[in-house]
Amino acid sequence: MTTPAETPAPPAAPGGGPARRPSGRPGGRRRLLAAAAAGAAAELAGLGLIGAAAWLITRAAEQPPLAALSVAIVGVRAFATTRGVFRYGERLAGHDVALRAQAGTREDLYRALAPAAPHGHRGADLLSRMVDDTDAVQDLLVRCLLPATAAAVTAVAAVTLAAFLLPAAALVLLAGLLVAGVLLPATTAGLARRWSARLAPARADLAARVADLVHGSADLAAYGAGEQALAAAAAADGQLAALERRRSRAGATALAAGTLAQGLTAAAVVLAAQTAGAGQVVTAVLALTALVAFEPVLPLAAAGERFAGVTAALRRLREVRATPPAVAAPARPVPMPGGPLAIEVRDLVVRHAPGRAPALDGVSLRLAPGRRVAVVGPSGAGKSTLLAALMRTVEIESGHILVNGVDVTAIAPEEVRARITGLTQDPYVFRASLRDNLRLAGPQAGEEDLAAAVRRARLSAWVAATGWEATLGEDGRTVSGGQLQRLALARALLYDPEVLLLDEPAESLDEPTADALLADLLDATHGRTTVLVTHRLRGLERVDEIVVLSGGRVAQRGTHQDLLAVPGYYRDLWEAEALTAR
Ligand SMILES: Nc1ncnc2c1ncn2[C@@H]1O[C@H](COP(=O)(O)OP(=O)(O)OP(=O)(O)O)[C@@H](O)[C@H]1O
Repeated sequence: MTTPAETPAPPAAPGGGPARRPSGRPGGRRRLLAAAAAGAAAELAGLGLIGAAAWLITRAAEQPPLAALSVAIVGVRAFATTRGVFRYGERLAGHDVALRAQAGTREDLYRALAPAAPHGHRGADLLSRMVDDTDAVQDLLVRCLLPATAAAVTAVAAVTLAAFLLPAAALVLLAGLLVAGVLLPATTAGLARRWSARLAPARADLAARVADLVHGSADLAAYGAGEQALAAAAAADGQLAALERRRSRAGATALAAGTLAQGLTAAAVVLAAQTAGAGQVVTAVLALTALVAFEPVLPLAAAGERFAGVTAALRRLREVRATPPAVAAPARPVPMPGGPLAIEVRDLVVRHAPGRAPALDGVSLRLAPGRRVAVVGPSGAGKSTLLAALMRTVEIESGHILVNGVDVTAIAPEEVRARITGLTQDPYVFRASLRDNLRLAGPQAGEEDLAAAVRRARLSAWVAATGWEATLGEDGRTVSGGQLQRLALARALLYDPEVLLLDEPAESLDEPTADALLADLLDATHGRTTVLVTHRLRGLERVDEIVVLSGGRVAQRGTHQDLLAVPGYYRDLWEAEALTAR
C-alpha cells in the first residue's frame, strides 16, 4: 500500500505568493528586451531598405558612374538580409517569452485554485478564465507590447531622418503617425470596451444555452423539449452574430482610417517637399520613408482593440487570484503532529455562506487512534460537512478540531489533508486510463496494490471486463454511478491515509452489493481510524460509536445496541431497513 508520505507533494498554499507579472520570471525581462530590440531592428532595417532603395532608383535614373551607387547597393542588400534575420529573431524571442509567461500564469492560477477551490468561480466560468484569459497574457506581449515598441522606434527614426532632410515634412509625418499610432488605437480600444459590454452577456447567454443542450440532452429528449431548446439557442446565436457583425464594421472602419491616414500623410509629405523645392531624390526618400514608417504603426489599431480585451482578461485573472481560498492557511503553520493521530472535535460550527443557517452547529466528537465512528442522519443533516471540516476543505466558524491536541487551523491545510482524507461526496473520474485514475492516489503503487484496492472496493469483475488501459470519460460519463463510487473508494483505500474518511461508500449500489461492500469495508478498516458516513445501518454494530446528526446537531450517539434501545431516528431507520429487507 502507498503511504501518504509517498504521494506527490501537495501544491503550495492556495493564493500564496504575489501575482507575478508576465515578464517577472527569471530571465523573462531579458528575453522581452531581446524580442523588443529584434523587432525594432527589423523595422529599422525595413526603413533603411526602402530609404536606400529609393535613393538608389532615383539616383540611378541620373546615370552616375557605378562607383557612386555601390554603397547604396551594398546597403540595400545588407538591409534586406538583416531585416529577415531580425524578424525571425523577434518572432522566436517574442513567442518564447510570451508562451513562458502564459504557462507561468496558468501555473499561478492552478496554485491559487488547488486543492480547495475558492468559492464563487466554478465550472465553465473558471475553465474560460483558465484557457481564454491566460491567452491574453500571450497577446499582451506578442500583439500589443512588442509591436508597439517596434512601431515607436521606427516612427522616431523616420521622423528624425525626415527632420534632417526637411523639417516641415517631418512635422507632417509626425502628425500622421500620431493619428495612426495613438488616436486610432485609442479609438479602437474604446470601441472594443463599449462593444464587449454588449457582447459578453450575449456570448454568456449562448454558452449557457449550448451547455444546457449538451448536458440536458437526455431530459430534453425524454420530454420532447429539444426543438424548443434548439430554437432558443439558435435565436441567441443570431443575436450574437448580429452584434459581432456591427462590431466588425466599426473595427474595419477604424482600420481603413489608418490606411487613409498613411496615404494622406505620404501625399502631404510630397507636397511639403515640392513646396520647399526639394530635389527629386530627397522627395522620393521622404515619400517612401513616410509610407514605410506607417507599416509597423498601422497594426496598432487592431492591437488597441485587442488591448481592451487583454486588460479585461487580466482583470478577470486578478479577480480569481484575489478570491480568498475556501480555507485560510495559517501565516506561520506548525507541523502536523507525529505518531498515531487522535482527533477531537469540540463544539464545531460550520456555515457554508454568511446569512445561511449553520450546516454544523456545536458538534463534538472524539476519535482515538484505531476507533471507528459512523455518522448517520437525514439528508442535509451536515454529515458531509463534518468530513469536509476534518479534511480542511471548509472553514470553521467556531469551535475546534484538535489533532493530538494541536488546533488544525494552526497547521497548513494540505498537511492535514495529506493524512486525514478519503472518499469524498462528489468523486471525479478523470479523462485517463482506469489505471491512471487509480494511480492518482498512489503513483508508486505496484500491480498488486492496485488489484488489492480494486478487490476491496468490489470492482474486480468490472475492471477485468473493462481493462486497466481503458480510457474513462470526462465527468465519469463512461462509468455508472455505482462503478464511479467504487472506483473512488478503491482510490481512497489505495491512498490508505492515517485517518480514513468515507462519505457514503455504498451510494448508488444495489442492496446486496451495498451490504457486501460495507461488510468488506468494516473488515478492512478494523483497527484503523475511520469516520464512515452512511445511510445504511447494516453492520454498524461493528463500529465503536454511531453519531446521529440532525439539522447540524448531534441528535443521538452511542453504540448500535444503545441506539436501538431508545426511540429515535436510528431505531426508526433500522426498523424501516428490516422491513424492506423482508
Ligand atoms: N457548498 C455548499 N454551499 C452552501 N450550502 C451547502 C454547501 N454544501 C452543503 N450545504 C448545505 O449544508 C447543509 C448540510 O449539507 P451536507 O452536505 O453536509 O449534508 P449531508 O448530511 O451530507 O446530506 P446528504 O446525506 O444529502 O449528503 C445542507 O443544508 C446543504 O444545503
